[in-house]
Amino acid sequence: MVLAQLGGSISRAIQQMSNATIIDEKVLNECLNEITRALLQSDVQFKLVRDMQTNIKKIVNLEDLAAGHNKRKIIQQAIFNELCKMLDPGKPSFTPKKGKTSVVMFVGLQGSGKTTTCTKYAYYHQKKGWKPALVCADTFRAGAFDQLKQNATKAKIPFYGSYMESDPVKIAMEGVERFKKENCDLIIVDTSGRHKQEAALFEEMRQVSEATKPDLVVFVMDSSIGQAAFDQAHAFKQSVAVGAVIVTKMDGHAKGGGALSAVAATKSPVIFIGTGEHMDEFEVFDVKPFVSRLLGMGDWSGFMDKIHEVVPMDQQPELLQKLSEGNFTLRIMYEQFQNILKMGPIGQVFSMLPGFSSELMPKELDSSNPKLMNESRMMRIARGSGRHIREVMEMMEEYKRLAKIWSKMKGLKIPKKGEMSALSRNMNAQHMSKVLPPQMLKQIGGMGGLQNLMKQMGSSKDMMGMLGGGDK
Ligand SMILES: Nc1nc2c(ncn2[C@@H]2O[C@H](COP(=O)(O)OP(=O)(O)OP(=O)(O)O)[C@@H](O)[C@H]2O)c(=O)[nH]1
Repeated sequence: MVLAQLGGSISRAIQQMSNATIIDEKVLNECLNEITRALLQSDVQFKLVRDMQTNIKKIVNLEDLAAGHNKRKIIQQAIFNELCKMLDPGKPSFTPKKGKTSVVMFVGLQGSGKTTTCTKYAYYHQKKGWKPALVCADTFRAGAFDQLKQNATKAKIPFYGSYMESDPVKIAMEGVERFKKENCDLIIVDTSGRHKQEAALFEEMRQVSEATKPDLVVFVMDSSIGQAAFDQAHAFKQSVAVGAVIVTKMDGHAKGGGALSAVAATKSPVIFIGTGEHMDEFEVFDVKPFVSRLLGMGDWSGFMDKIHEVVPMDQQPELLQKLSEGNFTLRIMYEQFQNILKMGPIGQVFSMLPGFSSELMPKELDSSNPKLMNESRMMRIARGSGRHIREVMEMMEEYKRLAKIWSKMKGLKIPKKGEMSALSRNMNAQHMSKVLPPQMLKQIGGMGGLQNLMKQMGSSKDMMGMLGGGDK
């Protein structure tokens, strides 16, 4: 997710400022310009960025800061507060209550992920013991009802819709009435996706809202919408009483800054974010931990929540008891590894720890430039992994050795399954001789021995089987 890059850029700007011996107005301006650039590149609306910059300058009056105060901390806190302010409209959204009927209507642009999000929202509450139900009032897109029906059936959530009826208002009303009678406590109405320019569809959305009288209207927004986010969100807000925002596709390559702008446009908080296509890839959104993670300041409460989520509460005392008795078995190790895997993408988990931005891990892991691993990074890895810096350096040496070998293999065509002869043609003795350590090549019998060996490998059925099946 590119928002992580935004966090990385902001953290770097603060870090650079921290490196300066004296923090004067020039240094502060440079830092703020850097942050402004990063926010604009991430598609945050220009006016919001400009306001933020002015506010920080107002708060951080360098002359007023008494000597001895930690200026960096004050500036970092001001940036943190401003980002939080941008994402927090200051009033919480309506929160449905379990056991008491609430109608929640979903609106948004076409393809924003509305239908998927409706089911995720229902599923999330169902897991917590609610009785949700889904109503498909999208008569505009062919296949919308089928999609909702499929999702709802998979999650075992009751649904209502029609293949025949073309009036969304009628369907919405019937669905809501029916589920009220069935004592559902969360009735979710999915509406058709629309565009700011489509006046008729906006009118239809308004009518559905008037007829079903939702307790909450949720605006679903794709995180990749970019600079258009503010205007689009604003147009929705003018037609219906948007009370909350859900940002989808936060797992993708979206810049995500539009999400920040949408909050400002609707003056409504983000309540959840969608992080994948699956039903449970859905997270509650909290402003402070989010900004904290964005700035690499960590999120301890989120980290502890994850731990509680993956190690069931009832198993925790038992586990502690076993460990305190010195009873560390292979099964415990296996289960703990499984639990760690359940915590989700490792980058996401690490971003909850202070000093880690989720951008850092992929950058380091996916870079083929060993120079990126400078001394301070290696020191950090050594500290974090409880290893000696020497061991990290050895690992990097090993990485460089392997990278060199692989660079010699450049141009090697990887055969498809069932094309072993292509592999033997490509992976000729010349290539192999470059890869093998000289000692080993000598033992095999030099170039001649290697050619022989490769011929044997090529004709051996077992070897081909091992390598993915041979030509028939
Ligand atoms: N990666 C990812 N994909 C998502 C997420 N949420 C939804 N999608 C995908 O986005 C696509 C569009 O989602 P829909 O739910 O059909 O969108 P919609 O807004 O209901 O579409 P309309 O009915 O045309 O308005 C689907 O392929 C979803 O699987 C998410 O959080 N992450």
